Amino acid sequence: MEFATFATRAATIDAEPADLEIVDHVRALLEAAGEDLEIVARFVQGRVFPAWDSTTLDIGPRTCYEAIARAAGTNVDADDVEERLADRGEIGDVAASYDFGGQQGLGAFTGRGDAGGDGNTGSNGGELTTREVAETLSDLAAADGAGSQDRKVDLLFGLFNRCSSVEARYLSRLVLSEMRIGVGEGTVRDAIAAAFDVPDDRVERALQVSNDYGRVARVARDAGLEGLDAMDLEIGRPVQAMLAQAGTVMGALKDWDEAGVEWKYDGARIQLHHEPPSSPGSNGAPAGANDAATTRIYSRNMEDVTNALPEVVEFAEETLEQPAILDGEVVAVDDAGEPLPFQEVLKRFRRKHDVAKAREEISVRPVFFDCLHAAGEDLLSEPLTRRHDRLEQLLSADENLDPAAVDGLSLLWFSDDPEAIESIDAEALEAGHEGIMLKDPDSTYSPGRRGKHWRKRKPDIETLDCVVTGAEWGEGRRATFLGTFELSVRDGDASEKRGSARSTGAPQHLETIGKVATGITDETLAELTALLEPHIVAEDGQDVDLEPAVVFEVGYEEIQSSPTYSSGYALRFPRFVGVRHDKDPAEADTLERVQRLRYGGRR
Ligand SMILES: Nc1ncnc2c1ncn2[C@@H]1O[C@H](COP(=O)(O)OP(=O)(O)OP(=O)(O)O)[C@@H](O)[C@H]1O
Repeated sequence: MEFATFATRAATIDAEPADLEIVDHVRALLEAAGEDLEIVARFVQGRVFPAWDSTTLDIGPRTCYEAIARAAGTNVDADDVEERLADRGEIGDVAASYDFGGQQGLGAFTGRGDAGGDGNTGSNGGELTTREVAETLSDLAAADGAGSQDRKVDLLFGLFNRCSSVEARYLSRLVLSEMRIGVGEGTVRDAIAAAFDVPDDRVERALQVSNDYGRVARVARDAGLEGLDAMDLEIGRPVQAMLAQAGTVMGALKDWDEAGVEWKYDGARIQLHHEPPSSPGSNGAPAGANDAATTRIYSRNMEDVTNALPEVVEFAEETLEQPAILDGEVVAVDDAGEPLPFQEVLKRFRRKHDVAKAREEISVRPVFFDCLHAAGEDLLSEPLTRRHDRLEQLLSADENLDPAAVDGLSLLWFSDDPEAIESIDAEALEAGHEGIMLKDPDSTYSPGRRGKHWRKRKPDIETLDCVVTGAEWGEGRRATFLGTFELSVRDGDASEKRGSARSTGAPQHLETIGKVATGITDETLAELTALLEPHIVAEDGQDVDLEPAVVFEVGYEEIQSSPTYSSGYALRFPRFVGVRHDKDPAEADTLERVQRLRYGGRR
């Protein structure tokens, strides 16, 4: 397809506000693309390479300005281009404002590296095609090492020098990843379905497994529905990660019979693609086809991060005996294997140099929570429960092994009981993780989707200031700390209530509303113990009564009616936020506020 045809249609789409019309224009473009269909399906989205391919052009804006300036004439330089950009605000507009094509004598490149050839360098070099643009941009992406920046400018210049105004507009936007003509992934999906008469849900599935709009368009055209349905995941081609929405335990339990609950690891997302050395029967490969294991690791944006994470490669090589695509998190750990904060994993994650040295300083380990492909079988449309079973089988050679002992496996619990989920949350925090994830056990894996099937439990927005009226001495290494703090709120009219907090001599009546034990580090526990110990008025075994003196700010997920506490209410998932040193108990929150929060919306 001539690049001018593409650019003219792109301009029409750019000016079109109606979504349906845009789909129709993209359909027409795909139908007319001929041999260049794959390229056109990518270009129209502003992509040069397939979505799974992390190759980048690696062109800074300045390189592009220089190429534009050179094609625009001897009296234009990159600064002029930049000035026009400041004026016009958009690179396409700037590129379209120059008159290109008069620089035959200056450049010896057509963009395909045929320097010194037939002198085909100017606008007289014939019509530019989308294929020529794609191939030149691939050469440009491959340019590496000394002199590569000059080579990139040369190649780009060769292209701009053959551009009309409308071509220059869309070439510059393509090169700088600023296409922005309103064509999203859904538009291309619908256009492929309309152009080649295939159902859009099947196009969608093919897109999910291949992550390649160009290829899906070609298969839809050349092999129809059958071809699309035959497209599968491929080891070495990352798919988009399934994402989570913010949610609550109570919300999840309303929507699902029971919730899948996992620890939320505080690391970086990884997708592991592993192919063991081939043996007869593995993935249908003939013996000896692949003598060494192949392991690739991709980040959430499908960047290849394999070289930065040798521990993960070693883990895969030692553990996996079947071809697999696994979804998980890589976490930084200390010498005892305890998780370190997220910032630490970042020091390792995209590192390109001195990996061995960085590894000596910070270790990482993978934890996998999902399985997209196992031993030749794609699992995207299987329920979470089955995918997790397959994951466990892949990671554990011994099926009788307790899942908790399986290295690299994220445990998945199922529960419809908020108390049980609360204790998983407490354990997760205690073990140094971020909290919990809630997952619909029946849900399929939807690449790139931020649906309701995965929910990340977010810290609470609403907080209450509660008086600390009791506590318990801890156990084991925490025996010298007070923990599990009893919380109370003020009640202005205690005579009507059923009882009162254990504390007496309070400035006001206090009613218990819950206990908080989670979200508190050892360091903070030591500080809190020092703060509260002088206020102990009675002790009974591990339990202590405290005179009302200290106010905690506490987050929670929900307020519930409950017979357990004297206020008649309980906080679900209470979390310690901090000490309100600026408040004394007489200024703590009241039962009336609790009732308003419970019944009258959050105020
Ligand atoms: N058990 C788990 N299941 C799924 N994701 C997990 C799990 N543990 C940790 N995660 C991480 O949690 C991320 C989602 O939550 P979070 O909000 O913290 O991520 P984010 O990148 O900050 O935000 P967002 O995904 O909303 O852009 C996942 O992408 C994954 O990296």
